[in-house]
Amino acid sequence: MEAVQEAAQALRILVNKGVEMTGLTDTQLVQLAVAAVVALGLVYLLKDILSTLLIPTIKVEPTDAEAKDTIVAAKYTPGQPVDKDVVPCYDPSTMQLLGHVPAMSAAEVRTRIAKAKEAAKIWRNSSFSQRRKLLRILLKFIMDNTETICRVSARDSGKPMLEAIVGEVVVTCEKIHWLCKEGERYLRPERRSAGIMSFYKSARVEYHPVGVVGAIVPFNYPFHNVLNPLTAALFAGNGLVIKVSEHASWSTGYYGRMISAALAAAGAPADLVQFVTGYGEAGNALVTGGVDKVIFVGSTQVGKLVMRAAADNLTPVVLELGGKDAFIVTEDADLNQVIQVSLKAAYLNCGQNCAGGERFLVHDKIYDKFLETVAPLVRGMRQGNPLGEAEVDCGALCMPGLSEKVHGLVEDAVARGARLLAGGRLRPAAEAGGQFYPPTLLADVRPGMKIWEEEVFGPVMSVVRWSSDDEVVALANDCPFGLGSSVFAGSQARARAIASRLEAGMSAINDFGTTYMCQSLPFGGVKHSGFDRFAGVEGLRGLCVPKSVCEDRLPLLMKSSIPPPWQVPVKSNAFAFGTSLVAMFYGPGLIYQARGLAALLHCLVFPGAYGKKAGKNKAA
Ligand SMILES: NC(=O)c1ccc[n+]([C@@H]2O[C@H](COP(=O)([O-])OP(=O)(O)OC[C@H]3O[C@@H](n4cnc5c(N)ncnc54)[C@H](O)[C@@H]3O)[C@@H](O)[C@H]2O)c1
Repeated sequence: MEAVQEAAQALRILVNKGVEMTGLTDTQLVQLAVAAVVALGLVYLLKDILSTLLIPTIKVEPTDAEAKDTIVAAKYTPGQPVDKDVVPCYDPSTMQLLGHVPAMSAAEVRTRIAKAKEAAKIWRNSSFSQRRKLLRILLKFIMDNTETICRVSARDSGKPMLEAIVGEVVVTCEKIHWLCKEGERYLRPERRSAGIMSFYKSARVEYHPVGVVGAIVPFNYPFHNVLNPLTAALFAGNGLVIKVSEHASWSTGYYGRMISAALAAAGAPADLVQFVTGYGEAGNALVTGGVDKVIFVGSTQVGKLVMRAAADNLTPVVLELGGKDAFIVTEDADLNQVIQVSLKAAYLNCGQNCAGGERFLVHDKIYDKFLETVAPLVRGMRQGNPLGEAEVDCGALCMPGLSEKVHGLVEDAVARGARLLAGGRLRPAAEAGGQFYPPTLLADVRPGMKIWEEEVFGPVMSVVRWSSDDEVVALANDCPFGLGSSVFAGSQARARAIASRLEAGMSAINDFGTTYMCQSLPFGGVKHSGFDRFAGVEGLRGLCVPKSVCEDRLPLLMKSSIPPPWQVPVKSNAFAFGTSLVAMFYGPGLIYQARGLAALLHCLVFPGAYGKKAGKNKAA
């Protein structure tokens, strides 16, 4: 109230001053101010409209399979023999064959790297405004073609359209928005303190593009997994060679055409982004083929191979690997919120999320209630072809054989005492019409079961009972992985306290996955979830060589010169001069520093008082 009164008083004084200075009445003055605000608003609006209209529009004609919900195509059975030089592409929720992409040889991969290198030499000199232009062209295309982008992803990976918009489009737009708004700020040279002895210097870090980034990505989000490294790598001034998964390569047709058109419209070199399709050999060729940095997103097992292969050329690697995230619920958490969020954490994208909830640690006091509420919802989830007639809550698994792997983990857990409350039934793809594994709910999961240790990467919610905060922290940390985590509690402080003790790269308090929506935050894990960070400020700067630069602050007044006692031939007071400097600059407190200054002066005034006279170099 007081603040409002003070503000009103200040406004009154301002108006009176204005009346005094302009000779206008106070009503006229207020009208003038309102008119100025409206005019400014209009200018801002016009500028915004104009700049939006000036973003070049790109057109990419989709094929029938890209544009239509229903297509007629032959069925494919995984493992069916195909030419060894191609990767078969099929829709995992209908098993319809979509076509083939080349399984590239190492020589082809190297040719693509070489092309990207040439293009990157040009792009590294591009301005930030040109890079923003490229991102805005992509953003505009995404806005105008959201449905096709989602349909292509749904067809390639089996996810429902809602999950495509959330997991593919929203996060990509958030990233582009962040890069356009804040990216430049973090890539501009950054001033650093020069230290004590170099007080006359100015110091800074410059962020130079690494050159060509080699990204290897998995199948779970075919659009975002490409756009995520692409937007950051190109914004940092690099070229990109991206190896997509053999289980989701078909969409590179549409997304690749979009990227080529955007590069052309932004005036960027056509070869700046290169796709690599194929199997592990092609991925290995990318790691060993001379790229300047490798971003590997995939399983822990393959991550280790990548790191070994990168060691030969000392190519730096970022490893974004598997996860087994803890989703902790305390007895006083808001169950209304938690239940729906937990369903998304477990079943979004049919559970194929590196940072999905895998272990649901629920407090003893609400354990039964949690299960009673969640079980009927899980049983009621509709699964099927996302582009079919009916609404679905859960799509297909993208990778052949994943249903069998998930089922093996479920069976092992049940054999060791877990209770199966929903799902858990394996149906071969031929019988189910697609690679479906039902949303599954397991209660009483405990250490010792395979599902406790191994990443599921499928639609299984494993629920675990606990009764003290220390116990839940120990349970959560009893895991080889450490990617994300979520803690739900009635008190934010308690949730924060638990989260701070978790061995994980990311923690969401009373939420799930929100750290990823904050694109300024780094993404990555600890332990077998990998190391280094992708995304956020750290990830963006990680795509650059941080170059330290130091120069004279006032070159005409002061520059580095070797002090006389240290000049060749060194003088007998050289060492004493050094010790006095050390004391003067770094002495812990004024007594030491004053002593250092006195010693320095003595050294300079009475150089002959120190040791033997500097003689000629005997060897000379
Ligand atoms: N931490 C993250 O950011 C993140 C994100 C998504 C998925 N993942 C993880 O990815 C895994 C699922 O994806 P996946 O099964 O496709 O992973 P994967 O490790 O089998 O394959 C990932 C990519 O690596 C390539 N590859 C295979 N062998 C290779 C080799 N020897 N050298 C180089 N590249 C090679 C594949 O062709 C594919 O493109 C899960 O473990 C999941 O947690 C992690």
